[in-house]
Amino acid sequence: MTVFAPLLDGQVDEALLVVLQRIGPVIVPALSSQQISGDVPRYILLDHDTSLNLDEVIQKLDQGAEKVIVPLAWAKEVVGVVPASRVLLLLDASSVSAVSETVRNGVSGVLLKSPALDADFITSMSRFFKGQDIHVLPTDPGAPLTPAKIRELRQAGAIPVIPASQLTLAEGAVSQLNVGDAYTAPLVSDRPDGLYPTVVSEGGRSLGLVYSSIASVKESILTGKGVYQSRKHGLWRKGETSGAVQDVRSIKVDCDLDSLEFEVVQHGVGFCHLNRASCFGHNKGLPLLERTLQSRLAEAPEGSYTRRLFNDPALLRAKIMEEADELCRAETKEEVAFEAADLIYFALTKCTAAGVSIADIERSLDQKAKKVTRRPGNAKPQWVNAEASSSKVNGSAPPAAAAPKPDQDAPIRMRTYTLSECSPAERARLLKRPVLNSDAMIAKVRPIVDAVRTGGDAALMKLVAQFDRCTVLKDTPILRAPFPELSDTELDPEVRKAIDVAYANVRTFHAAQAETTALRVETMPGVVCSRFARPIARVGLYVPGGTAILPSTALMLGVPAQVAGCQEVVLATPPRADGSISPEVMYCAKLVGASAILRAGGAQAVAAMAYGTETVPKVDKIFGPGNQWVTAAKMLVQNDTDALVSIDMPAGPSEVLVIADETCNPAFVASDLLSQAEHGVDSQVVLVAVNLPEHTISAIEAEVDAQARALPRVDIMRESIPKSIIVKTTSVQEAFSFSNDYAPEHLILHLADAPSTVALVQNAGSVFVGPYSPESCGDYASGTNHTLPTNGYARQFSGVNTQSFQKHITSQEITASGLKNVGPVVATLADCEGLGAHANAVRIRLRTLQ
Ligand SMILES: NC(=O)c1ccc[n+]([C@@H]2O[C@H](COP(=O)([O-])OP(=O)(O)OC[C@H]3O[C@@H](n4cnc5c(N)ncnc54)[C@H](O)[C@@H]3O)[C@@H](O)[C@H]2O)c1
Ligand SMILES: N[C@H](CO)Cc1c[nH]c[nH+]1
Repeated sequence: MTVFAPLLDGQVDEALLVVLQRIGPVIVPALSSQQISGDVPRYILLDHDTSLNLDEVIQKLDQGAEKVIVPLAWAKEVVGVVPASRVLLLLDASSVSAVSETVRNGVSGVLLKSPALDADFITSMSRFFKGQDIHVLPTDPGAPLTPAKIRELRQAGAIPVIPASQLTLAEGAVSQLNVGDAYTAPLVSDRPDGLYPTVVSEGGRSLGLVYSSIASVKESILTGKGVYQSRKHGLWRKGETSGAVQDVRSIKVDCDLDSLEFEVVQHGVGFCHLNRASCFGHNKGLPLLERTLQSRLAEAPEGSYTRRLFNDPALLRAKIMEEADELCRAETKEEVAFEAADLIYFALTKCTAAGVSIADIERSLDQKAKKVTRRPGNAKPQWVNAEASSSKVNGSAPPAAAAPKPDQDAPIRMRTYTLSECSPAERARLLKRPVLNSDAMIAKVRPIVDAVRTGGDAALMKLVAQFDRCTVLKDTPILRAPFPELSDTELDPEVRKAIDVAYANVRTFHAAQAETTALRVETMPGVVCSRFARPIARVGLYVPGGTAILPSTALMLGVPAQVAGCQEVVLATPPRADGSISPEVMYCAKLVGASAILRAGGAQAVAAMAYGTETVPKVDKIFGPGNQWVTAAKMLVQNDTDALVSIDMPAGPSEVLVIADETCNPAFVASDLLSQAEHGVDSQVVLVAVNLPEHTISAIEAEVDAQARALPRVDIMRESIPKSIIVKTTSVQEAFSFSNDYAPEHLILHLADAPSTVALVQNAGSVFVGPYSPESCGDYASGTNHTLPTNGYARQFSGVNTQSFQKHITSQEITASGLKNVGPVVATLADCEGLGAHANAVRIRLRTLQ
């Protein structure tokens, strides 16, 4: 709070005005033409002769005045319209008795004009205006305020109002009061050395604790520089030797007038003698980010990401829009914090580039907080429409083009990082996928899974109507084999032929994987151990059908099930609105010998296959990729022992990592990246550049942009590509180390001697070697499986293969002589574990062989 409130009566000398603004709030008559800076706290005084109307009063508050001081005659008009916290009542001492309770409760204090300023009078006023601010303006021209009177008024609980005409900066003036003397008059020290503890802060954050003396406070008020009192060295002009000077923005006293707060702008290395911003440790959070951005603006190397952001307003704009959109979509506390941090980073980059500091932003916030007139707060039409299209109606699945459209003109561009410049935390972030937190997804799918588990077919069909948008299914979503033949009008003969070739290649590769003979090993003479494979009897194959129909996935799951010899093969896929499924998927289902087709998608399909319903057969293992709803449901049901079901792996949004050196063809590289980026907005593609010259990176970026724009799913790529990254490395080893940590679903090697580098691969779902092995071939027809672990699970999971549809059983056959060999070992170990029955089962036989 302030010691006294200066009243700007008449035109105030510029030097005095600057000083008064430091110790404000200042009281400005409504009709004054005095210019004061926008962020200085000010009260507007409406005297009896003021001709403003109520709208103009409100306008003054909207423009940033802290309070208006209104005469009693005005009070009826203002009270109830303007918040009480923004109104002071202007009163002559003689009219106190005319103040009604309504008026008293509708203001936050009073400014009393009175010739009599004794403590008893103030005390009686304090009782009447209990808990409110009492300002007093002496009106006896013959008795101007003195330091002693100021002290007395403050001790009585009132804030003196001193006309500027009675104040001066000069020392020893007779007819005027020195500002420093007036300010320091009521200070009381509770310390033996007579000093005042002083908190120094910047932007609301403490920089340190120091001490002030009357002399240092007076000098600070006068010069506007940080001046304190060192307990060892006397008057301490902060920064005098180090250069780390301070501009004082405001000086305040605490409620009992024995300590001070200086709000400063700190220059140089910081406040602390250890060259830190604060004596309480290094900056964190926003101040740290601000400092980092300011130093990057000054010296970020050309080509660094931050430099790119500063130099490329279109990229920065796109990032701000993207992060704002992601924040809007975030749901859990963690997601909201994560996305808000990203948005603030890019927003602050924009501010830094424009020379705007956090303090400027805070000033603007404070200014806005002072507005009395509230705007309706409606969004601009273009955002209202975007919001409507992205919100879910009654929890149903969002329409395909859910997101607000990213800027069509913005370049379609990945983010670039130089691995050697990344901190361990940044590197760890680069390894993460842009998928939702799995706990949050599991919490979302649980009610869907529970509904199907307990509600069977009826619940399932309701969910199909809600989330798969097919409302015509009546009794069951199941179609049983044999499935109808498809005419050439239903299935394009070219497509049929292509499916046949793909089927043959995939079958050849997967048949070769089938384990048909048992493994047999004699570990000791007469002790034969073996292992043989058996098909898993009942399997569920999830074939995605959200943003694209994937008959190829029906082949990739159905062929190994077929060659493994599974008996019940349930193929689930989201139905079309008329309840049918695509003829291409139907044809694949026929080829692979599926026994049933479940016309359902998402979590509800997974739940139906895991638990079974009246008509959906329960399966023992669920296979297949899918979006986050499918993947989360698979993870949920495999943990439920009641379901007794396992899953192949978490196979979520598609991804590819391309390692390229200068021998690469930029157009090929870009095409490979885009081939996975088109799967979904949550797909991520990564280019790991090995010593790629800038012009090659630019050529790849240009190809990504140009090829994407010419492709039909450009809208998806506009969202997935900005979530994707280019990681610059300086060696093949560094590139593979990153790739192995990332554990991509697909790994493509555009390297000089690509085949020799396969030896460096530790983690990947499937590898594509050399410039003529596009990933698309593995997706459709070369023979390998395309259902592969994503999200880093290639560290511990294999892609789907024939053995995924088999389980292994071990057996042993021991002859009498074999038991003589191994039996004593077994009995000894059983004794050691105290399991007598185990030992007995051996010894009882050995005795018969003696
Ligand atoms: N890893 C692999 O091997 C592999 C292979 C092929 C495809 N994929 C991936 O599979 C995914 C396929 O996703 P998709 O969306 O196209 O098809 P999908 O069939 O996996 O999902 C569509 C279904 O999700 C459900 N759903 C969507 N939004 C919902 C919501 N808000 N609430 C409840 N349920 C909702 C609906 O039931 C909808 O029918 C893509 O991410 C693709 O990259 C991965
Ligand atoms: N690339 C996907 C695996 O992530 C599979 C696929 C299906 N169709 C085209 N591609």
